[in-house]
Amino acid sequence: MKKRIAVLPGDGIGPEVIKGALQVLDGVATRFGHEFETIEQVFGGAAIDQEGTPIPEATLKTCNDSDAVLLGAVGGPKWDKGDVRPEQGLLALRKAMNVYANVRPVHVYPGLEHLSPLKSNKVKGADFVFVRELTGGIYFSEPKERNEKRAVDTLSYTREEITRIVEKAYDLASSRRRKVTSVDKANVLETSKLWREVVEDVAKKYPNVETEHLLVDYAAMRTISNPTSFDVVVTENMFGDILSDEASVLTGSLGMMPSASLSENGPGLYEPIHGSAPDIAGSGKANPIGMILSVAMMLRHSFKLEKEAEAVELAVFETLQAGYRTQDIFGESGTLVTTKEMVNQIHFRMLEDSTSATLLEVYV
Ligand SMILES: NC(=O)C1=CN([C@@H]2O[C@H](COP(=O)(O)OP(=O)(O)OC[C@H]3O[C@@H](n4cnc5c(N)ncnc54)[C@H](O)[C@@H]3O)[C@@H](O)[C@H]2O)C=CC1
Ligand SMILES: CC(C)CC(=O)C(=O)O
Ligand SMILES: [Mg+2]
Repeated sequence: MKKRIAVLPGDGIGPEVIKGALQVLDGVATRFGHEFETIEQVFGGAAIDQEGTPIPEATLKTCNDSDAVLLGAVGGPKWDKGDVRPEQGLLALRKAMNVYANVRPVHVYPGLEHLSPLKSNKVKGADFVFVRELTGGIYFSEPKERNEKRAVDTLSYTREEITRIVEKAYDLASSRRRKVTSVDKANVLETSKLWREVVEDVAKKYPNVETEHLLVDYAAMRTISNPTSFDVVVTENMFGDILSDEASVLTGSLGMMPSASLSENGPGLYEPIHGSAPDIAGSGKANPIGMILSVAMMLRHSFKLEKEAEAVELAVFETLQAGYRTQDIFGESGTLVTTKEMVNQIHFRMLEDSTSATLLEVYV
């Protein structure tokens, strides 16, 4: 099978984790006999420097013409004061690709539970998924303006935008533990009142799925006090952005979490949930696992290569079981490795036809 993949390394640790992802993808190609054509394009701050815009036309065209897009991360202090920011390019790309459904699995690997500041017994076995609305809400709605005296952001959602993301969440929950937790702020926000109404409507079509509504402030608390009570958590753009970073604490590090951003029929966009981490860029400390697990999500969701996706996840699992740790997940024991060494360990296991697949709890 030949697939075409647009690759956008971006800024900071983006190029470092992308390099690791491509090495593992190469391992998949070798082991399973696939051909992946990768086309690298400039994006984010690097594109501002080179072309004056974070999302050059050629980059967008390559993404739209590909079967999937792999993205590292964008942004950094260098561009913080400029008129155009790298993050605008990311939002524009998500909108242009219409990837409205951002799926962010929270999976706690055995042996990493103690890294969270929470009690290990609360964290152990936590395995849930955020379904975050990605192309609407306060990051996109107009008017959006600022002058010396006043600044305005607008939060707007249509019934249609809410319905399609909520349906995605119920479909996913139907294939998992059949529970949807919808997070809103319906005691205050009009958009949240509409959100809750739509959830109630959609829920009627899924009688086998349990529905729960939480206000976002309590949801933030529940994320760390009782994460095993979640299966699928569906929420709007900004709440999902914030809650998923919070949830990464359960997994041991922001560097552990992958994501898939999906449209109805077009290519998917796959990126770790973290940013460009300027504080550790170039130091070999970046954890490549969130990016590598995003490759697994691409294999599964865009290419329907389930066996291959599981092989990548298994290689990550076995590497962690063998005790290899980047700085962010290094506790009292284990072998401290650089980004490159971690990638090599995962790549090496990727090439093996392992028999311990049953040990792995498979990702969605
Ligand atoms: N999708 C994207 O491209 C995103 C971009 N950003 C941008 O990234 C820049 C930095 O933002 P921050 O708020 O610092 O968030 P960040 O996610 O880049 O970093 C937060 C903290 O987590 C650590 N971290 C993140 N990823 C890691 C990894 N893979 N391995 C080990 N440690 C990791 C960083 O070192 C830092 O201490 C900003 O310009 C921001 O706008 C932020 C979030 C998402
Ligand atoms: C530009 C930001 C909205 C990116 C981000 O923090 C995210 O999607 O998680
Ligand atoms: Mg974020």
